Amino acid sequence: MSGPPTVWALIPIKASGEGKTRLADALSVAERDALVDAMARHVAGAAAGAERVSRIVLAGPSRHGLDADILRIDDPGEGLNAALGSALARIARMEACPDRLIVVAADLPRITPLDLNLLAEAPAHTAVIAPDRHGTGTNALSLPLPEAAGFHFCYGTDSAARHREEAERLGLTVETILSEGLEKDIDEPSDLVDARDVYTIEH
Ligand SMILES: Nc1nc2c(ncn2[C@@H]2O[C@H](COP(=O)(O)OP(=O)(O)OP(=O)(O)O)[C@@H](O)[C@H]2O)c(=O)[nH]1
Ligand SMILES: O=C(O)[C@H](O)COP(=O)(O)O
Repeated sequence: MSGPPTVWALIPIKASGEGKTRLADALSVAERDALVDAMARHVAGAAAGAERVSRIVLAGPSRHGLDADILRIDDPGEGLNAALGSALARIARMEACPDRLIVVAADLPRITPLDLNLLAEAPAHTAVIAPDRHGTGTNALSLPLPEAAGFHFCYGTDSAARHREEAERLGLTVETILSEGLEKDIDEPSDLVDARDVYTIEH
């Protein structure tokens, strides 16, 4: 018998200077960049602290100051769905391909290692969707491999429902996970209160 399933975390993140444009009315470009980097450090730190996650992979053009030993997969420059599709295809072809891939947004300042462990511990043949606070967007996805190697990412309007349909198309069981750490992404200025533990606004 082999050991427990191997699980990797894939964190998509836009290029430095390009993220969190919806916060432009509240934060300068430099402040947005500092926030993006602080949240990326927090999410990568939570993944590093999750005992069920054995490897962290970034999908995007910049490292955001994260450890040099984190694998980075480049971005074709055609948006989030294309970036994740290309990273998933690359990972699925690797000899060390994990049994499960958790795709987790880089803008979750309240995520904990426990959240990542729960996403990692999904039953076989099961996809897990972590919606945002509105119940419509997707903040994390846990996908079994190789069954979900051809998963088409559907970030955009109503992505939680669309990701459910896509997982069902692949014949997977679908579960939803709700937690404070997974729900609270930072999209709008009114969300910034949830980032206060990782980033201080000094004006
Ligand atoms: N690699 C990559 N990551 C992306 C891309 N678009 C979004 N992301 C990341 O996906 C996650 C969720 O995206 P959003 O919440 O829309 O964040 P954002 O694009 O920085 O915010 P806005 O500019 O306000 O839309 C964040 O971690 C983003 O950095 C993309 O085109 N390529
Ligand atoms: O599909 C989604 O969840 C969003 O379009 C991408 O994430 P956001 O809600 O953080 O922008």
